[in-house]
Amino acid sequence: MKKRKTEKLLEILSGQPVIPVLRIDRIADAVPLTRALAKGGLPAVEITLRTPDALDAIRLVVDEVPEAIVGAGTILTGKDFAGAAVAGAQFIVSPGTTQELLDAATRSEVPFLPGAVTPSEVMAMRDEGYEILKFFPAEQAGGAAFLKSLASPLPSVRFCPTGGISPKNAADYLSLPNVVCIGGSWVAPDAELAAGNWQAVEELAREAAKLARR
Ligand SMILES: O=C(O)C(=O)C[C@H](O)[C@H](O)COP(=O)(O)O
Repeated sequence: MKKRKTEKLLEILSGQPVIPVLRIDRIADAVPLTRALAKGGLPAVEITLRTPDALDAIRLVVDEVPEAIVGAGTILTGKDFAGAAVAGAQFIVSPGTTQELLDAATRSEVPFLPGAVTPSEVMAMRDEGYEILKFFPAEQAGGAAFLKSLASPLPSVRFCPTGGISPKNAADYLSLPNVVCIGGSWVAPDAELAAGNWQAVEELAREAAKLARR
């Protein structure tokens, strides 16, 4: 089953260069926001469990925005994992990894993108059968140069770096052979969300969707 889940995850993540990382404070924003992102060319999104309504937002988008591919992020516990899966998340992302999360992922049909940074963490995930990993916090942990160095000893592992990535440094990551896609919140700025400026979000998504991968 792990192989099938990995294939599914790869299909989602390789479908677009940038996965928007969303913090939804107002549930009413969930549908117009994800619609605007999909319209701009970024249907796959990560809705983070950082706000009280995040699970409801996931449920709502799954029901009302069929063109969206909804992931759940900031998953820290087995309970978070199970809740996100029940809400309908199509992939699940965690900033790091714990045994509890690995166990929850094994029990679930939903593909898991676990976080890892150091060579030892990456090797531990590889031993668990995970070869597509989140690399967070990307810029602070050493950036594209660090990630590039991991490719030589660990060529089978590919990453979705997030944290501190913007249009300024996106190309540094997307040009690496071991990067599947990047994640970032810049396509959904707080100010545009607060103003309900969905046209601006759509434009940011359109620009991000044009970023070239290697
Ligand atoms: O907590 C998680 O599970 C995350 O997903 C972390 C986020 O990916 C980054 O916080 C996004 O970073 P910025 O683009 O710099 O805002």
